[in-house]
Formats: sequence, structure tokens, C-alpha cells
Amino acid sequence: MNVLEIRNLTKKFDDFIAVDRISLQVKKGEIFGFLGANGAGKSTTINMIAGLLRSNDGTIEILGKNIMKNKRFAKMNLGIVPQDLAIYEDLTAFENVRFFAGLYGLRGSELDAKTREALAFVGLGDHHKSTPDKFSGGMKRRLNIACAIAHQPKLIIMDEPTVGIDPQSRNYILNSVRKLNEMGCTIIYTSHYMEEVEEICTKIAIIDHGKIIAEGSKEQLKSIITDKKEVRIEVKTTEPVDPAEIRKIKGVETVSVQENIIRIQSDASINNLNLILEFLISRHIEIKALQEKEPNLETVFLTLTGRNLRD
Ligand SMILES: Nc1ncnc2c1ncn2[C@@H]1O[C@H](COP(=O)(O)OP(=O)(O)OP(=O)(O)O)[C@@H](O)[C@H]1O
Repeated sequence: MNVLEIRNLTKKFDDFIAVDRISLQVKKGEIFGFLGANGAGKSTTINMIAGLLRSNDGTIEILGKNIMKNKRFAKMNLGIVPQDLAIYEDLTAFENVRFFAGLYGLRGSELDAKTREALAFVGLGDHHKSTPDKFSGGMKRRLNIACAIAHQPKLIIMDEPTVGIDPQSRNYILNSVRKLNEMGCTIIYTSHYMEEVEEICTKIAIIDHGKIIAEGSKEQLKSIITDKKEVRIEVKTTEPVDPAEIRKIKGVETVSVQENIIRIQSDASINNLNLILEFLISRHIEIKALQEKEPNLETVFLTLTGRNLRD
């Protein structure tokens, strides 16, 4: 069964097409990754699913029901964790969650019980009386999540939930996503962190310039680039390395240099490792480690869009 089904969704801002005839299906139990660079159209799509923005064309169904014709049903079954924190600094954590759960239709003792449950779930049970102005960035993100899940929606959309937080909170949030999923929630997860998407998503759609350009499991997406190989070379210093010169070596397609790591993507059918090493040695570059890397989603993204996700 499809928890979310989008057909030909289109959004224009004047003449600019931000979302261009997107169609996608999210099945029950999936953690669906929505990957795209800045401005690709992710938030615009999410805002249309949330009913905050009107589409110019196309349809959105949640659990088989058109969201425009079944607004209350859609609201009850959907939880949105927005990219920009949607919490009130002058309300306590409890009051924040209670307020949002109330908007989603919970009332009375059920409202209080579900509020407590959601706070405990994100690890803020002991902080229910505190106001978020005293919280760390990670705690605010967790409160933001509690606000979206207290009414126990079937579909949760998380827009960049781990931006700018410490690793411990990040792990906590990723574990919460897994737990919510095990409890039966279907999740749409957008992130700039490719490793996160690779780690937790069961299916991934890559969006670029408002269009879905690839979709599938990690393995399916990686199979798009089986003709590429990547080598990661750790050097003492990359100071004298000119990526343009490495790019001239036979078979080399892309080169990226970050701190003391050189990443070189080549045509898999050409054995050019010797040539690469000879080149580095001839430039007196001290090699500390070398690793042939399996193609990852970063490579897939780069190959399909010509850009790094975080450009
Ligand atoms: N209200 C608006 N008016 C005009 N253009 C808009 C509006 N909202 C978004 N856009 C444009 O639509 C495109 C898609 O934006 P969107 O916010 O959906 O991208 P995104 O993939 O979510 O990126 P980010 O990760 O930066 O949030 C961008 O070029 C953006 O400038």
C-alpha cells in the first residue's frame, strides 16, 4: 500500500518551475530519502504535501486519499519536522508539544499522555518543564521532532533534522528515526548528509532542478555507476597538487582535493593506479595511505548531477 502517492506535481513561482511534474510513491514501512542540492525543490515539494503551498498541477494522496479533498484526514496522518525549528522559546517543552499535538486534533487526557510519550521518546522527559531557550541545538531539534510525532502520524516527513548539531544528538535522532520506523511509521527523510541517507534509507529519490532524476534502493542507484572506480589517497600535504594535472592522467574523470585527501574517480576499465602514483611521486608528494573505494551515493550524485551535494 502506498502511504504517499504523488502524480505530476508541479509548482511555478511566476515563470520559474521549482517542481516539475514530480511523480513518486512511498510504500508503507519505507524510510524514503529525498536527496537534492540547495534549491533542487525539496522544501517546495514538502510544503505542498503539508498543504502549506498550493500546487499548479498534479495530485497528492496520503493513504489513498487526495489531500485537498480530505484535509483533516491528511493532517491527522502526517507529521512534519520542518527544517527551520518550529518551537516557541517562551513555552515549556511540554507546552510546545501539547500545542502542536492539539493542532493535530488530540484532546483532553489523551493529549497530555501522548505529549508525555513523545517527550520521553526523544529523550526530553526530564526536561518537560524547561523552556527551549536553555536547550542545546540538538535538544531543540529533538523537541521539534516531538512536536511532529505526538499525534502518532502514519507518515513523518523530516526536512534536514540533523543540521548543525553535535554527533551525540545526531545519533540519537537517527536511532529515533529507526525506532519510529520499527513502530510502523513510514518516513521521508531529506538530508544534505549523504552518509546518513545511505545509512538509514531503504529507498532514495534524487531530485535536481525540480525533477526526479533517479530513484531506487542504494544498490540500484550504485549500479548506475558500476563503470566507475574511486581511489582515496591520503598524503602528508596536498600543497603542490594541481587537480587539473591529475585530471590529465589516462582514465581520470573527476578529482577532488580536501585537506590532505585526494579523491580520484576513474573509468573502471582503465588501470591507471600506477600512473597516478608515478605522478604524485614525481611531484615529491608523500603518500601516507591509499584505499580503493566502493562507489557510494556521493559518487552517484556527482555523476548524475555534475555537482557535489554540498556545493
Ligand atoms: N516563494 C518562492 N518564490 C520564488 N521562488 C521560490 C519560492 N520558494 C522557493 N523558490 C525557489 O524554488 C527553488 C526550489 O526551492 P526549495 O526551497 O524547494 O529547494 P530545496 O531543495 O528545499 O533547497 P534547500 O535545501 O536549500 O531548502 C529555488 O530555486 C528557490 O529559490
